[in-house]
Parts: sequence; C-alpha cells; structure tokens
Amino acid sequence: MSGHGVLHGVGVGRGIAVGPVVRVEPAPQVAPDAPVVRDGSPVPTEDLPEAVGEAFAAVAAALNAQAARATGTVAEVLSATAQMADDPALRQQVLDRVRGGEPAVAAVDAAVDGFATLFEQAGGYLAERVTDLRSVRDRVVARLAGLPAPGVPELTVPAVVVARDLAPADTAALDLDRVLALLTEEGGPTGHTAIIAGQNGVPCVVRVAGITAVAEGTVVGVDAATGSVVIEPDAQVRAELAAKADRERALAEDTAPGATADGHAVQLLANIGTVEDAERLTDSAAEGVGLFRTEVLFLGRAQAPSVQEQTDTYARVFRALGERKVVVRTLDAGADKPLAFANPAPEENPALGVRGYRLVRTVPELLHDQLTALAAAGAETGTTPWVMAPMVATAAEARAFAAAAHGAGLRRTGVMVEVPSAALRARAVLDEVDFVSLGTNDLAQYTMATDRLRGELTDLLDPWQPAVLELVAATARGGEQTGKPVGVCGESAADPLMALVLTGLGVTSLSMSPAALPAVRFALRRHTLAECRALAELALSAADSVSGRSAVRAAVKPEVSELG
Ligand SMILES: C=C(OP(=O)(O)O)C(=O)O
Ligand SMILES: [Mg+2]
Repeated sequence: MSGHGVLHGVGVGRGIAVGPVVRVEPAPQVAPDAPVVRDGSPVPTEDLPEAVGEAFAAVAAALNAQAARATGTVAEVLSATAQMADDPALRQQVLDRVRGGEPAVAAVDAAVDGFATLFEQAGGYLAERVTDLRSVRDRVVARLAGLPAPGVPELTVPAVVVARDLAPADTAALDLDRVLALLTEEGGPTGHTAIIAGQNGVPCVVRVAGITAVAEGTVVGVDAATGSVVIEPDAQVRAELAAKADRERALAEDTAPGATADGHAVQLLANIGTVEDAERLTDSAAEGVGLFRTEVLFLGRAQAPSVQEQTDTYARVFRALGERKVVVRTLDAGADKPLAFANPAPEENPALGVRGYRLVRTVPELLHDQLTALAAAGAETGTTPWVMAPMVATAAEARAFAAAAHGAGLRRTGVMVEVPSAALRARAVLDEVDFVSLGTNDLAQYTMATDRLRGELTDLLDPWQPAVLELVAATARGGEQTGKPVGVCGESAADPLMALVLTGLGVTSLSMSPAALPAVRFALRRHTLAECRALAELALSAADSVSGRSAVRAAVKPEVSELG
C-alpha cells in the first residue's frame, strides 16, 4: 500500500476506515512555576486569583456543554467531571494558596493532591472519583498554561481518534457514532478499550508506533485486519480500501448458520456489553450471544445497580435476542476492570487476586443479586439464559457457582475457562456445569505469565502460543468426554485462521465482535472438519506462535489466507 507512509500496529477484529485524525491530547507537562497565560500574554500577579477562578469556571462550563450534547454513559461521565471542576471547596483552596504567593500551577497540583489523598483514604465511591479529579486538574492546568484542553475531544465530524492510550473512562466519554476508527500508540489488543471498540464495530489498531506524531486533521486509511495505517492515502490506496470494504460487505451476505464445508456445525455468536449492542444484533446473522459482559452496566457507578435495574436491563437484552441463545457472564470486576464497590482495597497483584467469581468471598451479595435479577429477567421474558462465572479455577468453585445459580432459579450454568488449572481439569469442571467457554485473553495471560495490559509483551500474549493451544485442546477433550459444549469467547475467535484451528481442536462455538463474524463464517465454509483438524495439528506442533500461524496460513485455501 502506498501513501505518505504506512504505520503498523496490532489490528483488533476487522474493519476499514478513511478519515481525518482527531487527537486525544495527553495530560499537559507543565512546570509547577510555569507562568499563567491569557490571550498569549502572561497574567500579572494581581490578576492571578481571577484567572484561576476563570479557568475552573471555563473547564466546568465546557464539560457541562459537552455533557448536554451527549447521552447515556458519555453524558454521565462528563457531568460527573464538570461537578468536580465546580466544587467550591477545591477552588477555594487553590485561591487561598495563590493569594498566599504560590505559583498557580503548583497551587492547583497541591490542592488536587490533597483532595485525592483524602478520597483515596475514604475509599469506595470517593476513591473512584480520583480519576475525575485528576482530569479536572489536567484541564485547568492546560487552560492556565494556554495549552489545548486535554482528554477526549468533542467530535463534530466523523473522525479517526488517535491517543497514546485510553482509559476505560476516556473510551466511555467518546461518541462512538462519530468515531471512524480508534488508533493507539500503546495499549494491548485485549485491553478494555480495544474490546469496547470491537463490540461497537469501530475498527481499532493498537500499538501503532509513531501514530501520536501524526498531525491533527491528517487523513489516514485504516485496515484493522492487517493492522496497517496509511498516512494520506492516494487515490489508488483509497480504491483498494474501498474494494476491500466491499468484499467484507459481500462476505456478510452469507447468513447461514456457522458450519464447516462438510456440515459440521460451529455456532457463531456475538460478544456484547450493553442493551444497545444487543439491539444492534436484530438484523445480524449471529446465532446468539456467546458473551454478555455485564460489568459494563456496573462501570463508573458508586454502587451496584439495584436488582430491579439489573432485571430491566437483562430483560431488554433477552427481548432483543428473542429465541436466540444468550450466554450471560456474571460480574467480572477486578484487575483490568476495577470497580470501587467491588475492589475497595488496592491489591499488589490484582490479576491474581480477588477478581471475577472470587468476589463471592468478599462481596457475596453482588453475585446473589445478579443471579436473582437474571432469573427474574428470564421469567419475565420467557427465556432460559445460559449463565456463566468468570475466573473459575477449580471444579469446587464450578459446583458452588452452579448451586448458587440453581438456587436462584437459573437452569443452564457454565463457567469460563481462563485459568490453566480449569483447562487441565476441564472434565472435572464440566461434571459440575452444563458448558464452558474459553476466555483466551485471560488464558493467554495466565498461561504465559504476561500482563494483558502490557502491550509491549503482545508476542508472549499471542493466543497462537502452542502452550495456550494445548490448554484449549485439553478443555475441548473435557467437552468430548462429557458431551458438553465448549465455546471460545476471547478475541482469538475473531481471527479466521485461528477459528479453523479452534474448530479442529474440538471447540463447538465461537463468539466474537459482530464485525468479525462474516470472515470467520466464510473461512469455516471453505474447510472440512478433517482439514481443520490437520490445521490444529500444525499449530500445536509449531515451535512458536509466529511459525504456527504462518504454517496454518500457508495451508489454508488461498481465498482464506487473503483475508489478512
Ligand atoms: C473473554 C474474556 O474475558 P475478558 O476479556 O472480558 O476478560 C477473556 O478473558 O478471554
Ligand atoms: Mg477474561
């Protein structure tokens, strides 16, 4: 591909976009004694208190205006931050310090640090608001120093959003309807930002070296399947991208259930996080939902939503899916998805701590209320949800979860296999529940002892690592021995080549971001089960992840290897 240069990163799912870059400005690097600037000139000392007051007021007004134009979670995140900027106690402390002769930026930093410490000590709801406080700090300091406002910009036209990395709160504040693509310099392909982008059908490429140096307004062409970003694509590149987008649309015309060339059924399902995601599936060929990440409903809250609110939300999802299967995952808080009310105390190793199903040890009412709400929503809509727990390590945990779910009136129970111990003991786990679903994002993290949020270790986190595939194979064997379904709902299911390997290993359903379904369906349709088994053998016997993927790529039908 040509243009004024091509940058490469790790693509998430599939999708193509061409559009102008809008940058998420990073937190300003401003010295504590930097001068306060207004209209390009330094503000005299006697006017500093007025300038500081004006900076806080302007930040609050801008956030409120942005909130008023937004809806849902975006509006909530923005107005919570606006309230902080309007807080009289915070402003007073800064003004007192400035009147006492402290430089303005140092005064803002000191007052914010003081409040942040108090909030952190108070824990719970207040601790969660430290992020809002820091974001107010960054905006006020930027304004005082005469720099552009940091954080997520308001999008007036559809654009390609570029950031160093995005926190879940930043992503929540994005108006995804206007985001053509999301590009980050850092971050990892299984981080929450990438996942939210994937679920909303937004093409996303992470770890794009050099992308933050691209100027605002530059037009870029993004191809998530190949992880490439063309700077100022010429007419030929634009035509190639448009043709590729057309091919993707043509693939989507096949809406028959997932199956290999010889008719071996592999259910093709969608990953969702919200009611809106479920509603978008109305016209999709997805055979159902293989992973409903319920924590999105809990994110950014001071307290867990009530049983009634949860029931209403789950019922809306079940109604949107009608007769189709819905696999709901109970709250997976902790580690990469922290929630103040579920994880109040900081942990040294949160990924190895009290997260996922383990929360039942510390806040059992969370699981109890959620199961109650799921059962009520099932009864209200006449559906039988499949309900599974995340981060289960032992058969005993699977048994306890199934008992709790049955006690609440739920009939179909399962667990995620994300920890090597559960994969190695898959048969014993499956003796306790009706199904399992492999979370390959976490399974790779725990198998390879590699933090999934450390983007620079992506090579180790690769689901093509033969060790990870061995554990998938062990889990699938457990499924064959017990005659129970074994799905995959990690990001790896979205890779058409990997989908063939997973099928060959004995996986019975694949769940992914909806945009990835057509290519996976196409790949399956072009290979028999025996061919998938041979591909699985190639991947398992490879020396490493890179040679495994290349060997599989060289062995598949050419029209599938061309998918990228
Ligand atoms: C599907 C998974 O769960 P999450 O990405 O939400 O942790 C996984 O770990 O693969
Ligand atoms: Mg997981």
